[in-house]
Amino acid sequence: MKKSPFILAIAGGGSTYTPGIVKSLMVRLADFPLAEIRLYDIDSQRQQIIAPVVEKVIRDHSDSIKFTVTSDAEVAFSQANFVFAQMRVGQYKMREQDEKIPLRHGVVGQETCGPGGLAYGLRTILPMVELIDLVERYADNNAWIVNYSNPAAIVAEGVRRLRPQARVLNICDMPVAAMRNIAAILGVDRHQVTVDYFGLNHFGWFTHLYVDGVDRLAEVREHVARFGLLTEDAAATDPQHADPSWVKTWRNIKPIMDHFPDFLPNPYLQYYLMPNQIVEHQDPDYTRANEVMDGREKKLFAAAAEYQQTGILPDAFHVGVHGAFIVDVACSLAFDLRQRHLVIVENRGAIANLPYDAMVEVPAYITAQGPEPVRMGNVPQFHRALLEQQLASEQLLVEATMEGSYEKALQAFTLNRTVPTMQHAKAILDEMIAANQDYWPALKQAFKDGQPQS
Ligand SMILES: NC(=O)c1ccc[n+]([C@@H]2O[C@H](COP(=O)([O-])OP(=O)(O)OC[C@H]3O[C@@H](n4cnc5c(N)ncnc54)[C@H](O)[C@@H]3O)[C@@H](O)[C@H]2O)c1
Ligand SMILES: O=P(O)(O)OC[C@H]1O[C@H](O[C@H]2[C@H](O)[C@@H](O)[C@@H](O)O[C@@H]2CO)[C@H](O)[C@@H](O)[C@@H]1O
Ligand SMILES: [Mn+2]
Repeated sequence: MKKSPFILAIAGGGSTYTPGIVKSLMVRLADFPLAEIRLYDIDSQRQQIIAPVVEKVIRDHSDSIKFTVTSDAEVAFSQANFVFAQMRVGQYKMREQDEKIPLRHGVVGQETCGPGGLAYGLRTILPMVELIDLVERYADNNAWIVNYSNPAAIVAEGVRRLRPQARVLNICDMPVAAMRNIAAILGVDRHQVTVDYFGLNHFGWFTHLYVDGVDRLAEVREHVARFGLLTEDAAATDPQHADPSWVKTWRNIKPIMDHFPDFLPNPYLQYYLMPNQIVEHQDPDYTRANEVMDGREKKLFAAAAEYQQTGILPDAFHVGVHGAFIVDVACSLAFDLRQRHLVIVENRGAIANLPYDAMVEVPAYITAQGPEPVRMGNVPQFHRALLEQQLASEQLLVEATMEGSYEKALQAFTLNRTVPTMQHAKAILDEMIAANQDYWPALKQAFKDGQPQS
């Protein structure tokens, strides 16, 4: 990778996260020099709302960085060195469906977990492959795509199956946010915490929390037994985490660890281990999608409008671990820093008793040639069984997408731990097919009532 300033494209340029990521890039220009930032989105209207805010963030730090806003893939990716992907296929309108359809059946309604995550996966795998192909056509041969687009576990498995050679690194900021809280509990900087962790994306456990070589998990366990993984720091450093749904999520680490104290769970395990309580506390008419549209999106759009009118940009977006993490990962890829980060990577024995080719989330050293996963050894039978079931659900979903198979989609939904029966799975899947007709590949039923279907 060249050392001179990079061309970076952001796919999903109209994302609510774009200004925060660009701000993170601006404060790290000495580490990650940039010649040009390009925003690329298929919704040019939405991207045009965000673009002036992004330009202002850039100009507050640099006069020389070229700024381009486009819906033309050739313009976006030609000679690009890095692509940060953060596409939400179907936007919040479809996230709302992912959350509300399962809830109508008494099942967890969540954007990346359960039927909602599977639906989002069915929408995202093929656009992600299309993005990879566009980047390979136009970008620098050594370009890396660093992908945040969810559902990251399913996207990663889809990319492994359909474009195994692609230079894509899938990442998630949830463990980093947990590490921020862990560091606050321990009174250290989050970069001082080195973790061991195993799992799939949004489905894993911290097994060791080292500070200066000493495992501090026991101290964190004591805090969790009283407060969950909630800290004053969480809300103070990330305003979104003051939202009621995030406060509940951090608190729910407590009941999980009360039952299974050995390891510290990823917060997303609440959806799989305590789905009844989650459903009970969810309002079927007002889900997280509504909270985000009425919160993060509205605030950003209002600020963009005010900036256009007055030339003054109000405090409207958050710069937190989300932006910092993707910049850290990109630096390590660009300059072969071999930093240790939690990323989503092909297993290759890192979790010894999970399949070799599973896409797992573990610590890895990030080199210029990609991640080198760290061996986490065997995992206990309980965790292994949970992981295998979730992995099978995600892998079947990818096969359903590739083959257009209704049966495999139904198996994926039925196998998911959040779904109690095959009847629930079928009812939810059928409603989702209707809601996703503009997005999903057609799913063909091989058999119905014992008869093959065309
Ligand atoms: N991996 C993680 O831990 C993590 C963390 C935060 C957000 N995310 C993900 O980041 C993404 C953005 O989230 P958001 O809430 O800001 O959503 P958003 O709807 O505000 O932004 C997403 C943008 O992607 C665009 N888009 C959709 N399909 C596209 C395509 N095929 N090509 C190019 N652009 C496309 C949309 O038009 C939209 O402007 C989501 O996928 C979200 O799940 C992931
Ligand atoms: O409900 P949303 O859209 O607010 O968030 C969903 C995402 O949640 C996680 O990301 C958090 C992250 O953990 C936190 O540190 C901060 O950066 O905010 C993010 C958004 O709340 C999760 O990892 C993502 O996959 C989800 O998309
Ligand atoms: Mn995530």
